Amino acid sequence: MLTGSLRPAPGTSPARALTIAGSDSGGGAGIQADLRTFHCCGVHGMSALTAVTVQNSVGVTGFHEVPVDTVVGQVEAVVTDIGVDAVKTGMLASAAIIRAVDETCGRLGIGRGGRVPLVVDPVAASMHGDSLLRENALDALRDLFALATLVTPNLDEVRLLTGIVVRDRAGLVEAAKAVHALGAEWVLIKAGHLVDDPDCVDVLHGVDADGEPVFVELPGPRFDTPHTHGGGDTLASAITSALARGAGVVDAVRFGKRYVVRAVGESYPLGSGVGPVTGFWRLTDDPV
Ligand SMILES: Nc1ncnc2c1ncn2[C@@H]1O[C@H](COP(=O)(O)OP(=O)(O)O)[C@@H](O)[C@H]1O
Ligand SMILES: Cc1ncc(COP(=O)(O)O)c(N)n1
Repeated sequence: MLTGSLRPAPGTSPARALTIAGSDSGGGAGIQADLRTFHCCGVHGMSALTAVTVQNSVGVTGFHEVPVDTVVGQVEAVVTDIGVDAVKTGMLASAAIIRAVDETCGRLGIGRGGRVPLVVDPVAASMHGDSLLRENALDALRDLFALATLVTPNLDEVRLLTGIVVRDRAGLVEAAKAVHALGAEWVLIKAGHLVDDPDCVDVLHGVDADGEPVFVELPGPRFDTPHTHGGGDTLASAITSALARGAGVVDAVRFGKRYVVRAVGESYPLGSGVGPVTGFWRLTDDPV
């Protein structure tokens, strides 16, 4: 469990989390969702921008990659001065950026074998189906899993990474095993796209200290709303926040699921397409 107040005591430094991800100009997903979630979870958020997308509520019409040196420079700048307690990756855009992030994180003690947990959200496309990853980048993304404390694919990403088409809950377990075999310590298969399942049961899979396989089902209600933009980013960022605050993976994922259920439950319409999930429910009505 996460214990204690989520709000750091005045004057004390909060836990620190870094997102390595793309910008969503519409503000629903990407780095904007990550920083918002870190803040709402009482964590100081930092960002290494990988790409600028041209995006709104109806789709992504293009993106521009940040030069590899600048991506690496951002990570090094914050880690060597401010320090970091957990790292999350989102849209990494190209094989060159993925390989550079892999090398940089490994060198700085981020990810498996290091001090700092690494959550890899293997973003390949937006929910509108627009690509956010160059075509030849899948091998690099799979290779990055070896460094990941946790990977969090949705069902489209499961199909891209493993070829498995998930149709039911049994398929989620099969997918979890197949993605785990790619090398991550833990895998969370997100069931948002399993629209016939009324309960949205995500499945977490890893191996315990005795080498025994662990499967944890994370049920949540399925809300009847189209407005789920940024749901995956928000879930992974909430998990990263909990890890930054010292939680173990299973507790961090349980926290993230509770957080995203509230965030989807109170999502709102925006523009003429798909609206975002939100952390507004964390706000109080205290007068300023
Ligand atoms: N309509 C919904 N109601 C409740 N939870 C949802 C809904 N859609 C997605 N979720 C949850 O939001 C999180 C993100 O899931 P998903 O939509 O599969 O990922 P992504 O945003 O990466 O495509 C998961 O925990 C999933 O179960
Ligand atoms: C920059 C960026 N990163 C991630 C997503 C995925 O979010 P979603 O699946 O809700 O479209 C996105 N649309 N844009």
